[in-house]
Order: sequence, then C-alpha cells, then structure tokens
Amino acid sequence: MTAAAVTSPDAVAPAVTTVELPDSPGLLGLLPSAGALSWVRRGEGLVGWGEADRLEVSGPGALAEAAAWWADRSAALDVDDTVRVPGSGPVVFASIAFDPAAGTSVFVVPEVVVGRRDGVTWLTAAGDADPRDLLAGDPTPLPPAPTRLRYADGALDPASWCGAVAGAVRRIGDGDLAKVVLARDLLVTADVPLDTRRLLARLAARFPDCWTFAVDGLLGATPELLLRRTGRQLSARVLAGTAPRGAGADDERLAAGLLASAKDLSEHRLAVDSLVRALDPFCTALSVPDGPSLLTLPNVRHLASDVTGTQRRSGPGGRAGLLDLVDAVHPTAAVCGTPPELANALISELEDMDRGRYAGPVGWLDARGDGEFGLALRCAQLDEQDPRTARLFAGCGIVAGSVPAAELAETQSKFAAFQAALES
Ligand SMILES: C=C(O[C@H]1C=CC=C(C(=O)O)[C@@H]1O)C(=O)O
Repeated sequence: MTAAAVTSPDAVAPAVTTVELPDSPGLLGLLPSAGALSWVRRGEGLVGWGEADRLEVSGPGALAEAAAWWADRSAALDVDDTVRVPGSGPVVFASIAFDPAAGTSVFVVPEVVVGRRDGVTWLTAAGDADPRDLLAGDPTPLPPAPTRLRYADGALDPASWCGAVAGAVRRIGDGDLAKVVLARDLLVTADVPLDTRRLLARLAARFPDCWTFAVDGLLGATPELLLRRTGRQLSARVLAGTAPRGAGADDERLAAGLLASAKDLSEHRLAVDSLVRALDPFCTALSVPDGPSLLTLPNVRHLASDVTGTQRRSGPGGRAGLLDLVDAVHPTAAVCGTPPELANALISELEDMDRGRYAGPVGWLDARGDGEFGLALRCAQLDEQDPRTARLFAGCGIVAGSVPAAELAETQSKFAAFQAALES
C-alpha cells in the first residue's frame, strides 16, 4: 500500500508567535468542547485547540512521510519565540496507528497552544492575532454528567477472549514465540453526549502520574512513556508486568508478589530488551536499570524501568529525528510481543479487532525536534458520529504460564481507569 496523505497546505499560517504568560491557568481548564489536544502530567505539558494544519497518513513509510511534512511545514513558518524551551514555538500533536502501515495516523498543528514547563507558562498562536486575545476560554457550559452508562462487548466476549489467550499460551508453549500482547475492546453508550473536557479533567485528577492525552477523539491517561527527546537526551518509561491493587496488608502482599513474580519479570524483561535493541544503534550511551521498580496507580501496579540515553550526533540514516526514533522503537514488546513479526501476526489472528490508534505512539513534537511520545493506553476512542458512545481498550502481555481468567481480570482493572472518568 502506498502512503496516502490528506493535507490542507493553504491553511498553514505564515506567522507563529510564542509569548510568556504572567499567570498560570490550569491547562486542561482552557480546552474548548471540540477539537481538544492534550499532553499533560502533574499540571505541566501542552494543550492545544483549533487546526492550522493537519496530516492523515498511512502505508509503508508513513512516519518518514510525516517527518518530512513537519520539517517542511515548520521550516516555512515565520517564528517569533521568546520562550525557547521544548514545546514552545510551532508544535504538532500526533496520534500514530498501532500499525502505521495499515492504520491511519493523525498529525494536528493547533491554532493555539498553551504550555507549561518548570513553572513557566507560554502561549503559542498561529496567525496574526495577538496571542493574549486567544485565552477567552470556551463559553459552552459543560453538559450534565452521564447518569446511565450501557456497556457491550466489543469484538470478542470475555469467554472468547479467554479462548484467544489460551490459544496464545499454547503457541508460546510450542516455542513459536516468547510473548504476545492481546487486547480487547468494550463499547460504552451514555445517556448524554460525552464531554472531552470533563473526561480529561477526571483522568488527570485520578492519575496525576500519567500523561493525560487527547488527539482527534482518542483520549486517555497513559502511564507509559515510549520516548522523550530533549536535545540529544532520550528517555523512556517501559512498563510490563501488572498486579491488581488490594486493601491494606493485601496490597503490600500483591506488590511484593509482583516484584518476585518470574512470569511478570520475564514479561517485563522482554519489553525492556525490545526498546534497548531498537534504540542502541542511535545512542552513544544507554542506561538501563538492573531490575524494575514498582509504579503504583489507583487501579493497578506495574513493573517499570526508566531507560535513558544520549543520541549519536550521526547514526543510521544520518541524524535521526524523533519520529524516526519512534518508528524504530515501535512496537515494543510492551504492546506487541517477541519476536515482533510473529506477535503481530498472532495479534491479527486472535484479537479479531482493529486496534486503530490504541497502543500506538501519542504525543507532540516541536520544530527543534524535541518532543514526547507515550503509548496510547488506558484510553477510549470517542465516536465521531454518535457523541454518546466510545470504544475502550485494554490489553495484557501473555507469556508462558499466563492464566486466561487472570488476564481477563487484568483487562477489567485497566478498563477501570477510563470507566472511573466516565462514571464519577
Ligand atoms: C497493553 C496494555 O498495557 C501494557 C503496559 C503495561 C503493562 C502491561 C502488562 O502488564 O501486560 C502491558 O504490557 C494496556 O494497558 O492496554
């Protein structure tokens, strides 16, 4: 399949201005009801709205095409940026398909971006308007919260999904592969339209340690950082291996059990190894912890490894940009498996659904090449046609020894992240 792009070249604004803001409005509170763009953690990050430019792309070479598009577009802008930190000046938000060759990846350049980093807040505006005039906020009142939510099975009912997990465990036992990540979807219909602003605010309040993201109707709070690039410094937070939360002493027992679980440790190791293998050729140095630590969230606990590296001045294909690096590392074994080709084929065979942009890279990129991409997990795709409905996703790493009922329970704990935002 060849790459297909839908662009609106005439919409590119010639001027982009960034100014520092004297006060610190809550970022998510600035978002309008439609077209919200977000990448926020602990009150810092970026929000955006309006559309100065857009690229939709799929096919082999999709990310290389997107990188060339952003390089062209950002180079053509007349930029006045007095803040000059990662995320100031021109920015593009991106949500990349799990399989960029088959699915559609979306890149949106907002008309307005408000960012905060280390306590400094700025506003970037495309066009000639005075940036300060663009902060009026959305006068549309929040609609009432849903009072009724109806859930329905997605592609597979729970019993069929457990059958798929059992099938994967058999294939792993046959020696075909070491790990595969299997996901399922859940459909929700509310009695009123779902409001992005309310959902993002609730996700951010409940999951301050996660990145609350929204791009083109895909929103969630992800705990996993695929890759951050600041100058030549690279960092990632690899997650794989999960335990449920318990109460009191039971919670401590579950945490200790996760750190000692051979099954979860091997699942985690495969995810770390896949990132390191892909990143190593691009780096002069990579630092990988000896073993994982625990990341504790309200709904689950994960094994986590923070990996850091320094990018080579020149490497494979010259000086790689962030999208080249994302292309090289995705999909890691946190969302696909080992070896990736066999795992990908098994995912297509067993899941019976199109992942779309779930488990794909999501984040932002600026004109200097700095940016952050997480993996789109603990998320839902809002339905464009019917704003009362959404599709939630959750997946689990399957290795030798995985028990289908326990994996099903793990997906339920992961769904609970978005369900809490819908239900509270
Ligand atoms: C694929 C998902 O989680 C991944 C990230 C953290 C832990 C995982 C696990 O323990 O299976 C998964 O690899 C998901 O949340 O949908």
